[in-house]
Amino acid sequence: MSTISSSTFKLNLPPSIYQYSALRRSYHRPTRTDWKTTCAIVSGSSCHATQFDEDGGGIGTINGSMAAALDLTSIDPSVQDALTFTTDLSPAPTHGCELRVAYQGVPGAYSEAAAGKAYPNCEAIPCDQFEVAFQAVELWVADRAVLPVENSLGGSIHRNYDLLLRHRLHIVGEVQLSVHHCLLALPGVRIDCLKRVISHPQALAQCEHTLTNKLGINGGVAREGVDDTAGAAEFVAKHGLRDTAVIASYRAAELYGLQILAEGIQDDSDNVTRFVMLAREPIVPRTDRPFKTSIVFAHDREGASVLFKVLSAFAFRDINLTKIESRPHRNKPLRLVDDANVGTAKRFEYMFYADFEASMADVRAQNAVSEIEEFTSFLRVLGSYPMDMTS
Ligand SMILES: O=C(O)C(=O)C[C@]1(C(=O)O)C=C[C@@H](O)C=C1
Repeated sequence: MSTISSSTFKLNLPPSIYQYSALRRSYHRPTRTDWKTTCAIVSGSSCHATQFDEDGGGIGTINGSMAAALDLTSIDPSVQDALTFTTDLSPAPTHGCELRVAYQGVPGAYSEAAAGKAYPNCEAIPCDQFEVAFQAVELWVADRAVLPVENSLGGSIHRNYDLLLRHRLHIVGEVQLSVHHCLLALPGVRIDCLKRVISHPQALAQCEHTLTNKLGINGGVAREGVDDTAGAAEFVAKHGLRDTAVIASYRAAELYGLQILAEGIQDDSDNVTRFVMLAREPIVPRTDRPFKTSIVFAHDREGASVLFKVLSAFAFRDINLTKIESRPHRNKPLRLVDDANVGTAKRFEYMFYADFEASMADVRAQNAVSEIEEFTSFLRVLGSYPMDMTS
């Protein structure tokens, strides 16, 4: 048995299930004859997870050598018994039911609703940061992560594009969720008593016009960004804040006992956020239903001609490009270019993210991607997945 990876990270999981527990899940690798096992030791909000190559059967209790590798001796002796015997022996889930889906936020967040729309019978696992949701999937604590990537009013959620590149998860699906915001406060609080409105920065941006012009909540009332909408509702309820309102969902009002001061306060009634679902393995692309493919690429030649060639690779094959977005290249931020007689110019380097409406099983998409690979310095297919066709 050899260790593949080992790391410790912070989780925000329901304490009743995970406080002082040890998860051991073994999976048969689809393309190989051996097994991979993840052991995750969770203590409070901290998780230590290790992945092993393991020969032999995949389901069982933590064995002696795993226990030694995980250094169970460093954990409080009073919980050691629980650690060794509280094992999750469930086999890898196959279809939508009982899939564990990690999302950023607490119950009542829109990301939780997106997880439920994508996988109706899933167990949604709250995480305090997007990065933790990625790690939960990488370390086999969750089977999928759900990630908001763009909103019809606020545009792209750039940080999440950067995370897609930094991690090696695959996009396996998308959902578009109508986001109807409510203004919430403790029961009895009036709009004219407010000193502060708190929410996720995207949610604040999606409601700014309505807050100021329709509800009369002007610049004298501070706006404060927090990690997620439902977390803001929980915070106000928990601390009994009577001068603070929250922008969050109807469900968050119910869960945290807040009253609804105003409903449908998003500046556009068709406010939609697009989420992508991430998994450790890509899905097998198909051609019997509409698929979308997401790619990211970079190039080290002059900008306009390369971009023109990329666009033509799709246009000549009649493939519809639904999105193209550039982000500064983190690892290679600048390129030095000799400008004749003048000196050396510094140009920003970019990564380009593009979505197109075709499956990687479609020969037109395969040819377009191979052509683009010829004149780009880097290209990765982030995923090829069924398009959300729901209204
Ligand atoms: O805070 C939440 O409830 C989220 O799910 C996050 C998020 C986002 O990141 O854009 C998702 C949907 C809405 O657009 C507002 C906030």
